[in-house]
Amino acid sequence: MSDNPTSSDDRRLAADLATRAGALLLEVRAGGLRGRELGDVGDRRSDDFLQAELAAARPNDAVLSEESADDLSRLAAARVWIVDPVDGTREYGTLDGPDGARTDWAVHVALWGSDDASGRLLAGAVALPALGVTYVDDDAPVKPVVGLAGARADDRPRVVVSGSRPPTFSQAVADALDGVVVQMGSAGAKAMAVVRGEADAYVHAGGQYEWDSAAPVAVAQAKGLWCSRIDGSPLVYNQSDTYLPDLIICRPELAEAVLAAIASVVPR
Ligand SMILES: Nc1ncnc2c1ncn2[C@@H]1O[C@H](COP(=O)(O)O)[C@@H](OP(=O)(O)O)[C@H]1O
Ligand SMILES: [Mg+2]
Repeated sequence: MSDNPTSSDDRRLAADLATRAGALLLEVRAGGLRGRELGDVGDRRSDDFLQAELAAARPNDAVLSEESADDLSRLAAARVWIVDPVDGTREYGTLDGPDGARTDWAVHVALWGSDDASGRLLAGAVALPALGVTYVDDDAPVKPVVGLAGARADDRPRVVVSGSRPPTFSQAVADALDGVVVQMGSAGAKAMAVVRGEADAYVHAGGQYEWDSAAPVAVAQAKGLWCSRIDGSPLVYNQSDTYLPDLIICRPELAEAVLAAIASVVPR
């Protein structure tokens, strides 16, 4: 492997690792475990796989993972992989939902680099293993898949939010767009629903970490979507405190209305 990988090498690696971790997670999921135990084993197996592959393919890069200790050596690194081995662990462990095994869970692999003042996301891939698709940070059109939010009953905008921790302003945002709220698990699954055009905005507040949004934001930005904090400021990665509690990912023409709706109900 070259010492100086090109951005397309990094994107290919991100996609390959997210896809292969997803295949491993499907195998683990077929092994008889369920619920929290399945989530724990999936988290650990996927993290072990990603850590080993990244150490082999990019020995000079640092890694920040939800499932591994953070010794902060990444703060001095020029390149940091930010990974979430299973995003939507609760949904991954749910085999007996109303429609059978849940499909709203993801694997996130992003690369952050310090090639400008505050650093930026250089590559990202989000695998949705239960749907058999992996999205990357290119500007290629995305293929429709049988999506997570179901077919649209009408053309009202859809605002996707957490199934378990929806923000208090969910309905205010939907009302401002004359749209509807749709609940779904996993930050990656929700962001990719917007990427596919199956939803129009994903809003979140109240808690999240860098690994929950880095890869989804890398993909969404490359597809031309608006990505920011809920006050409109940029999402900044590889910080000493990885808490990054809120975000908006939406069609760019909706950003002003979404920001205004949130500002009207969230005190600054
Ligand atoms: N209030 C909160 N505090 C901390 N993490 C949160 C959170 N709300 C959502 N998250 C995290 O964001 C991801 C998507 O959540 P949700 O499905 O509710 O939208 C989940 O990641 P993990 O499954 O990787 O832990 C979840 O843990
Ligand atoms: Mg997560």
